Amino acid sequence: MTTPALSAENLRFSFGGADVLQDLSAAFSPGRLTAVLGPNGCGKTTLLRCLCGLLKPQSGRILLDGGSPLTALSRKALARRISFLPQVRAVPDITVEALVSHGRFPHLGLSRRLTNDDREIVHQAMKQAGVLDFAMQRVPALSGGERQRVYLAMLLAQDTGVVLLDEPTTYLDARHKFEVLELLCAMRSSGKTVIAVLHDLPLALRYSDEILLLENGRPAAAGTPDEVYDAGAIDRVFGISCRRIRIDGQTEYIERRA
Ligand SMILES: Nc1ncnc2c1ncn2[C@@H]1O[C@H](COP(=O)(O)OP(=O)(O)OP(=O)(O)O)[C@@H](O)[C@H]1O
Repeated sequence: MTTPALSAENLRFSFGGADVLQDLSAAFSPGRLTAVLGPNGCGKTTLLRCLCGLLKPQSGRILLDGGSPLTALSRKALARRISFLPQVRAVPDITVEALVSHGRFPHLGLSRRLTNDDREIVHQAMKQAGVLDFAMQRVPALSGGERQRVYLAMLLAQDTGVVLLDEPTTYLDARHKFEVLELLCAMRSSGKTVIAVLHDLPLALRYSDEILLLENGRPAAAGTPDEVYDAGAIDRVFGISCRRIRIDGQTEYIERRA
């Protein structure tokens, strides 16, 4: 069995005494795209923030490569291993290229200067995320969707083995949603461990390798999209009627009111 790149063991997290995550265990393997799903307020963002070290669980532990606890790493060392795209982000008044370059900061030496290799990585990241055309524009001047892709480019430039994304398709139009999911698939195909909170169920079930379905801070189901769907967990947890269909030789999912 592959050693998970990231694993959570018996996590408990509470805000001011109210448990948000309860005895939560999960393992995330390299080369897999996991969608974290669940109703509003079930603890998805809190889990991601624990997984990247921004929040410290009251009990349980998080391990990298099945061995070193997250807490043993410095902030900079952690940023070389795990990147995180939060749901709410600052909008600094700098150019797109400058923002994407921030992704390289954890990798810079004492001089804090970008090398030619760093610049090439930044260029490739902007190309892959489709933001090269506005590289010299200032971030506040972009639309929500354009900005979203710029943050994805920054994540690509950070080039970590584990990539966490909180609702990366927010603000995106239909075509760009597909493109972002395809970008995440390309990241996992290159061996990265990609974990994304997604609210778009059809998109999540269609593109992910694994689903972690949360309910009230605990896993309600985990497995491949087929396994989670076949167990009826999606319908039960969301109170909807999700259907798997075949269109043009491809498995797709549609969500309907129960
Ligand atoms: N800083 C905070 N202080 C107190 N309670 C919080 C804080 N952040 C989140 N919570 C609570 O923790 C619970 C889980 O929140 P979280 O943001 O993890 O849920 P979520 O599943 O990501 O929700 P959504 O789908 O709406 O984004 C919610 O009840 C929320 O009100």
